[in-house]
Amino acid sequence: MPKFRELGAPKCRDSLNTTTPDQNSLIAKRYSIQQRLGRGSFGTVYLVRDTKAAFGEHLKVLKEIPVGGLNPNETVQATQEAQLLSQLHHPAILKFYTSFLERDAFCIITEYCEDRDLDCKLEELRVAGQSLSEKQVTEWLIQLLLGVHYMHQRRILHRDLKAKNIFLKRNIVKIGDFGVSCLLMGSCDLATTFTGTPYYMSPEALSHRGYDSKSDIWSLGCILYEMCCLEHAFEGHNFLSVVMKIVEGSSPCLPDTYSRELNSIMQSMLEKDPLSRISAADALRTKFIEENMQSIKHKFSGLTLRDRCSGGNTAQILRAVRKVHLQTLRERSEVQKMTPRERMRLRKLQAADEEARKLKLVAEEKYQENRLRVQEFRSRNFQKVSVDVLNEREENTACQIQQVTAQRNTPTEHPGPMGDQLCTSESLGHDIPEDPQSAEAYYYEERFESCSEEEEEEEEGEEAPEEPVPSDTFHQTFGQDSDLEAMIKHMKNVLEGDSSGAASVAPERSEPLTAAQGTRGINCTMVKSRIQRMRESVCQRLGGETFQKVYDYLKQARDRSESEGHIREALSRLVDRPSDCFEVDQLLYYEELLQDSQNTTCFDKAQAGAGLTEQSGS
Ligand SMILES: Nc1ncnc2c1ncn2[C@@H]1O[C@H](COP(=O)(O)OP(=O)(O)OP(=O)(O)O)[C@@H](O)[C@H]1O
Repeated sequence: MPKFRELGAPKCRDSLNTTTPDQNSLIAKRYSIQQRLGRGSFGTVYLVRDTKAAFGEHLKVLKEIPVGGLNPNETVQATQEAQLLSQLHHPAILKFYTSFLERDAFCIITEYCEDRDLDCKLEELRVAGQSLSEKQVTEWLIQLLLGVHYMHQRRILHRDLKAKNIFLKRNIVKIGDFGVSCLLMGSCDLATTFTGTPYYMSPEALSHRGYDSKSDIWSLGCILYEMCCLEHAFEGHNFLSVVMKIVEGSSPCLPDTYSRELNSIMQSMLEKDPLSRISAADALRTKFIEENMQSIKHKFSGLTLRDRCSGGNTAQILRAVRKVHLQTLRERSEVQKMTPRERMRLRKLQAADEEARKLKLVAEEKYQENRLRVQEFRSRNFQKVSVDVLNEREENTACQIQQVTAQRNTPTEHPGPMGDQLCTSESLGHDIPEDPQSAEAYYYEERFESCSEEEEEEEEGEEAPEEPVPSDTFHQTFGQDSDLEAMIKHMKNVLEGDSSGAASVAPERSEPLTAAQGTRGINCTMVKSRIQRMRESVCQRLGGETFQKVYDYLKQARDRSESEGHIREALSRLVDRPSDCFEVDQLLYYEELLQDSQNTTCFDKAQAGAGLTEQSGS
């Protein structure tokens, strides 16, 4: 049952922008639910509109996770860890904005990826009888490696990497839920056990020999295979046969349509022994990946240039349309009511506006010219020139334009829209905080609270409430780097051997995130709710009665250690497709593990109690 009410489910961006929710229905005083995106093993996922977001970031995703009896300590720790996650920024990592507790649910707000997840994409290809080119696979693999490398450097493990957790946004892949499983489960061991999807789980995780960064790499190897072959790297009729294949079977090879080099990378990711398995850092240093990274970097540089140009045009058109609209309003209603003196003042104002408009065009042309020059310069000299130097040039260029503008505006004593815009954008570019939340708050202060009276009047004059007209060009250019630019920076750092990931803005952690989490007790509520959800989902699929029959049979069969062949035969008498019982098998496995972990916890508690008694006695 969804706890949050949808405010309607408009499908397109335009209609979402016109939604004006009642303040009381806002979640955490800022999010309005637009649409339910789906339901995962932890909770329900909604598309929300953030009423306080910066331009272009209105659509976000809210994951609502029922926490039941989460105790206050666990809640505080989960919130603190979520705070850490929100400080991480990488174009290949789904942006984790914030988290909060609302109506007995732990809510996580993340970036929205309109192109859905990789699992959906691969399914579409499968159905259409198509496949991904090696170029595309390699491009996504590089992005994934960069994202995983960034998180591993900060000692954060994913623990549940799978095609469903990888999202697509304008052909950039974004890994979702990094660090989230641990955050929710309270215990990292438990997180691995209960969140890992068997198809992607490493041999060491399945045989309870621990989970480390190499286990994430195994999952990435499985995803690489899936991108090429559109099927799981390790398939089986039931849960246990998949487990056996992963632990004991040989790793698969890519078909001949893919290069030996790509296959070789995949083989090194699917090494059974984690010690022999390649790390993300080493994979990024292989010749094959380095060469591909170079060419992707050049392609991306070209793309950012084109985006800028088209973005600039759109912004100019939007601003021009808005001006015309305002002028019409003034002419229609206000002018008629004015005294001659006021009319004269208006004429002067219009002349000043006209002047400002001309100046604005000149400045924008100049600005674009400079941007193009900088970009050309950048792509020609990428190897030699550091991004910092280029940024300095950009800032200087902007400063020059700003100075020219200020000078030209002074005589009219009417700064006009151009001056304002450049000032605002300029300051946005300089001091924008790196933490997205602070950045958002900052952006708002800059854009709205610094609004001049004149601008406010203009807003009032408009008929319908409107989103503030964006200064796209400037926001994109001086504001936070676009995904492509950020990706270029990360590639550049890796290629230049900057192992610290200098493009990163988040602190590197000396202590693993998992260390803090390890001290927490097991969040049994969360585990139980995960099991309950799984039970509901299988029940729905098989039907209640069949589910119960399959469940009872499998429980007894596992106790009697019946052979897989025998189990399959028995299952085929109960259901049309025995593979549909895969999750029942997994459910039984989870229930057993939960029982074991609860026994262990009770045992540990009893021992701790005994220890205390002994100590106090001695
Ligand atoms: N940031 C996002 N942008 C777009 N769609 C999303 C986003 N996050 C989740 N979704 C969609 O919402 C649905 C549920 O996602 P969720 O991650 O909760 O579950 P899942 O990945 O299907 O399963 P699990 O919880 O086991 O990982 C999926 O269809 C997913 O594609």
